[in-house]
Amino acid sequence: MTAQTLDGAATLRTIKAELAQRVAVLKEQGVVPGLGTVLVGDDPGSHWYVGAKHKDCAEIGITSIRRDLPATASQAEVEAVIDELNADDACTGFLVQQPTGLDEFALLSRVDPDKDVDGLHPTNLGKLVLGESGPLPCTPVGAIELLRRHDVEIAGAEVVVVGRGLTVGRPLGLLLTRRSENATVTLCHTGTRDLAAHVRNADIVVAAAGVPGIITGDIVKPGAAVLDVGVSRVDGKVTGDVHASVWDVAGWVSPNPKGVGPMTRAMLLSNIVEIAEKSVRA
Ligand SMILES: Nc1nc2c(c(=O)[nH]1)N[C@@H](CN(C=O)c1ccc(C(=O)N[C@@H](CCC(=O)O)C(=O)O)cc1)CN2
Repeated sequence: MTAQTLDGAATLRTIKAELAQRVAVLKEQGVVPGLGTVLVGDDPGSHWYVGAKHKDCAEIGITSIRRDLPATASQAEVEAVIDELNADDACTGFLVQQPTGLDEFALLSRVDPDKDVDGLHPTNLGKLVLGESGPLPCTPVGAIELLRRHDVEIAGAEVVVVGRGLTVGRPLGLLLTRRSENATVTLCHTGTRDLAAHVRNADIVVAAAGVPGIITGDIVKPGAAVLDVGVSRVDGKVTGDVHASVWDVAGWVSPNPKGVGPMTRAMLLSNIVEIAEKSVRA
């Protein structure tokens, strides 16, 4: 048996086409959405991600405001750029690309929560906990959207999330246990005693540990959906958490690259468009 592909790259193309139509409607109403990014330093991965985000925006009619700062930039200098984007009416929303090497909680907290296209501001994470509407974190909501668009049943599923990081694991657990998703979630981490026992029981596995090949075919339930969110660079190549042997056992696998990564970008675009549409309704 070979698993079917949860194709994030193709799904990103579909979502971009849908969003391009909504951007066109916004423009007819006199609103041009704009994405701002703040990038600190020379990390090649971060430069690629930011470049890809602006290319996506250009393709669907969203304007770009790019602020690239040197690795020597101080906390105060980055905060001054955040203040500038908070005040810029041409900037619908913006993000600070991680990692920055600075106090990221302080940077995130300084972003106007109404412009937080990453959905990671403490106010917006609080809204997620409370079940209130607001921008949602891009990678976890992208993982859910990838499952939905491939008709993988989430309601009632036993989901094992491996990794408790702030950008993926923790918010994903909150999202999947909302009434609208109705999954049962087990959040595994480095303190989990028997990871294999949990994974064997899962209908859906989301691997976001950043440990190459940690999920192997022998611990996956036949037919399960396995999402590979972990990103490690081995010899400069993107390497995920899911071992190749999983493809012979699972029903669905998201490859890495071309799985959840592109969905992160799709959900970022969706957050920008939603904030712009909200401004029209206000
Ligand atoms: N402010 C943020 N910083 C970071 C986030 C985030 O959501 N907000 N997440 C990650 C990086 N990330 C988004 O910024 C991201 C990850 C992956 C992809 C992507 O499209 N990946 C491609 C392949 C990329 C490659 O070859 O290197 C894929 O998976 O096919 C886009 C964005 C950390 N920082």
